[in-house]
Order: sequence, then C-alpha cells, then structure tokens
Amino acid sequence: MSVVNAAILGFGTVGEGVYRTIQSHQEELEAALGKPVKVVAVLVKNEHKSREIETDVLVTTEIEEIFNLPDLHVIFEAIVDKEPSFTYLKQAIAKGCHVITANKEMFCYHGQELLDLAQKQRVGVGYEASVAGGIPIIQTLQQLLNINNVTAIQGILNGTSNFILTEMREQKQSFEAALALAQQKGYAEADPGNDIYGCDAFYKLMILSGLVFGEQPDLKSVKINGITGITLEQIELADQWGLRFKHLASIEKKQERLHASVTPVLVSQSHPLYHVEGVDNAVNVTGDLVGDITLQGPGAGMYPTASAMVEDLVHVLQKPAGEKARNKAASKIIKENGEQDASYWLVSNIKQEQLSNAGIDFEQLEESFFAAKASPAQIEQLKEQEDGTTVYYPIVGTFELKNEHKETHLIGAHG
Ligand SMILES: NC(=O)C1=CN([C@@H]2O[C@H](COP(=O)(O)OP(=O)(O)OC[C@H]3O[C@@H](n4cnc5c(N)ncnc54)[C@H](OP(=O)(O)O)[C@@H]3O)[C@@H](O)[C@H]2O)C=CC1
Ligand SMILES: N[C@@H](CC=O)C(=O)O
Repeated sequence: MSVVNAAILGFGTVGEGVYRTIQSHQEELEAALGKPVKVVAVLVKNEHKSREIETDVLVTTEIEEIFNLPDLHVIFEAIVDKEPSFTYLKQAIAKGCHVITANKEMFCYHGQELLDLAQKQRVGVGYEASVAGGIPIIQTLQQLLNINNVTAIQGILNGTSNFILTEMREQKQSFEAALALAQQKGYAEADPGNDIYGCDAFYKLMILSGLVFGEQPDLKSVKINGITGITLEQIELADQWGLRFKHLASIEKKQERLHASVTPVLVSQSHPLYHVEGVDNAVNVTGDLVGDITLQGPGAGMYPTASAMVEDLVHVLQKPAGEKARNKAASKIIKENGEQDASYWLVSNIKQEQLSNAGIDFEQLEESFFAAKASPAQIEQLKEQEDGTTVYYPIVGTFELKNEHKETHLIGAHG
C-alpha cells in the first residue's frame, strides 16, 4: 500500500479531533509510517449537520458504503453505545481492516472478542483512547506486563467528574453549571449520566482489568458510586480540613480474587491524587518489580483523545498482528494485607451516639460531619443500624484524628 486509507465512524468531539489531527500531523504520520494517511470516509448519524470535511471524503449514514470502498486499511471508531459499534468493528476486522476505538462501553463488554477475532485475521486493535483519554496507560501496561506482575491499579478515570469537582471547589460553581461547562468543552459523554453516576470510570477500570489480570470480575458485583451526592457544602468543609473529593476507581487481586470499586473518596494533601485537577486523570499502577508509578494527563477532550488514537494508528501498523493480546499470565499472587485495618472516613448525617456506641474513634468537624477512624467491619455495622441517609467517604493519604498521626493505606478496593 502506498497510502493508508482510513474511515472514521462518528464525527463528534473525538471523530472530528482524529480527522483534524490527521490533517495537521500529516508530515509526522508520513515520517512514522513511510506513507501518507488519507481519510476516505466518515460515518455519521445525522446527514443534515454541517461539518468541515473536504469534499472528496465520502460522508455517509450507511456503513455498507464504507465497507464497499476498495482498499480500506483502518477504521477509527468514535461513536456511542455498544451497538452498532461492536457489529461494525467485527465486520471491519472480518474484512481485514485494523480497528482503533475510543468506545469504552463497547470495549468493556466486547473487547476480548474483538482482540481474538483480530488475532485470527492478523490485524491490530488499538484501544488506548478508551481509557484515560490522552494518557498512554494501555501502552504503558503492555510494556510492563512482560515480566512484572501488576498487582493493583487505582486512579481517577473520568475527566468530567474530576472537572466538576474542581470547578465546584475552585469556582464555587453549582454541580449543574460545572456539568454544563464540561459538556460545552466536549469532555462529557453523549449521555452525561455515564460520567456522573460512575459508569464511564467502571467501563475503563474493567478494560484495564482485562488487560492486566486477563479477566474481569463479575461486572454486576462491582460497587459503582458516582459524584452526584457530593454537595458544595461537603466540598468546602473537606477543603477546610485539607481534604479533596476525588472519584476513585480501583482494582486489586488478593488471593486469586479481584476486588474492584468505583467511588468518591477524600484524599489528603500527601496523596498523589490530591493535585490532580480539572479534566486530568491519573492512574497509579503497582507492579512487583517496578513498585508504584503514576501517570497523569488530560483524561478527555478532542485533541488528547485524538492523540491516543493516532498514536494507536502507528502501533497497529508497525506491530505484527496478535502482539497485543492480553497478558493472561499476569498478576499471580498478591498477599492479603490489612483489609480489616482501621482507616479514616468522613461521615455525615449520623448521630454522635451511633459512632460512640460502635466503639469508633471520631472527631466532630461540624454539626453533622465527623471524621472517624473505623474498620470496614465497623462501617458495615453502622450501615446496618442507620436509616440509609448517612454518607461515608473514605479518606486516603495521611490524615490526623485528634493528636494521632497515621499513614492510611492507599485505598483498597473494598472502600
Ligand atoms: N469526548 C471525549 O473526550 C472522549 C470520548 N470517548 C468516546 O468516544 C466516543 C465518541 O465520543 P464523542 O466524540 O465525545 O461523542 P459525540 O456525541 O460528540 O459524537 C458522537 C458521534 O457519533 C455519531 N454517531 C452516534 N451514533 C451513531 C450511529 N449509530 N451511527 C453513526 N454515527 C453515530 C454522531 O453522529 P452525528 O454527528 O450525526 O450526531 C456523532 O458524530 C464515545 O464512545 C466516547 O465514550 C473516549 C475518550 C474521550
Ligand atoms: N466522558 C469521558 C471522556 C473520556 O473518556 C470523561 O469525562 O472522562
């Protein structure tokens, strides 16, 4: 082939970003690939929207028109929902096209099947953009998994949620105004419920699980909490105590079992995620040889996401097919450590006596807010006794209760 012919499915924030980047970085692409890249077709849903696309590019609502093109080499997929994306990518692979996707919902559920099909067809699958926007976390993990046993991953995986929490704290914006701004900037999902209720971070975490552990936990068993319950009042109070809300996705393997959770936590100033602000994501990876590494960068938006997709283009075209299969042997044995240790929590809407009666050390921060030191078992016990309105946020990083000074664990997946 003397030119790489590509089609882009979807021309929203991400699809348009890929299109523009291929135009603006043609020289770099040609240097990396030894040939130019040409976008020959774009699939959209609404044929009446006006778009800035060169006239020689086929713009269509019919996928068959794209599959009927001669010499199509690569499909970039940037549409929404599991279907029709999954079907389109299966068809593309069957036709011998490399595929590159940003669609985490689809890849969370169908990624392994696409990888298996691609291996048979000897084509590549790029999915860097499906997790943490512009951060090269997939490539990094693939690089690490040859010898290291990665034992745990935790991080901020949703840019919209982090952006909203930052705007609320820094600008005193309402939740709704901050979300509207995230949508305006192209960070939010087409259905922003995916961001604010935690599903988007869950999809990403499950993609990482598949890559690192070669399996996913029972998807229905994973606790998913979003950021919708967090109020300006709580954010301000936490700030006075040197704590910030972060939406944390974490997974670890203990005694052959995967423990995953997606939930807001409070992090103290000593924690690596404390300064991760705005649309940034950060992913902390623990490997038995490397120790802890944290990658931070923009987790959403037009160009960071396009960056991940065009870098994937170079990888899928340069690497022999099949090389990207998941590392099923990864992460053998992780020792149980301190799951039942006491840790710190911000608890609101609870009576002081309930904490005292449960034998929990606490300090009153404001009328109905307490910082408490409790084991997960004690928290479970409290939950059984109260009426369901109490809110519990784990505090991670260094935190002091009264005169005590203690390093808490990086949050465990039970948080
Ligand atoms: N926004 C971001 O920062 C990031 C998004 N992603 C993922 O990338 C994908 C795209 O996101 P984003 O660009 O923000 O979304 P947008 O809502 O901005 O754009 C979606 C695009 O897909 C097209 N589309 C939707 N359904 C269909 C369909 N059935 N057939 C053909 N075209 C369709 C729409 O067409 P039309 O224009 O005609 O309405 C639109 O062009 C999603 O899966 C998202 O999760 C991943 C990383 C970051
Ligand atoms: N809506 C997502 C986009 C990137 O994956 C986010 O905000 O993180």
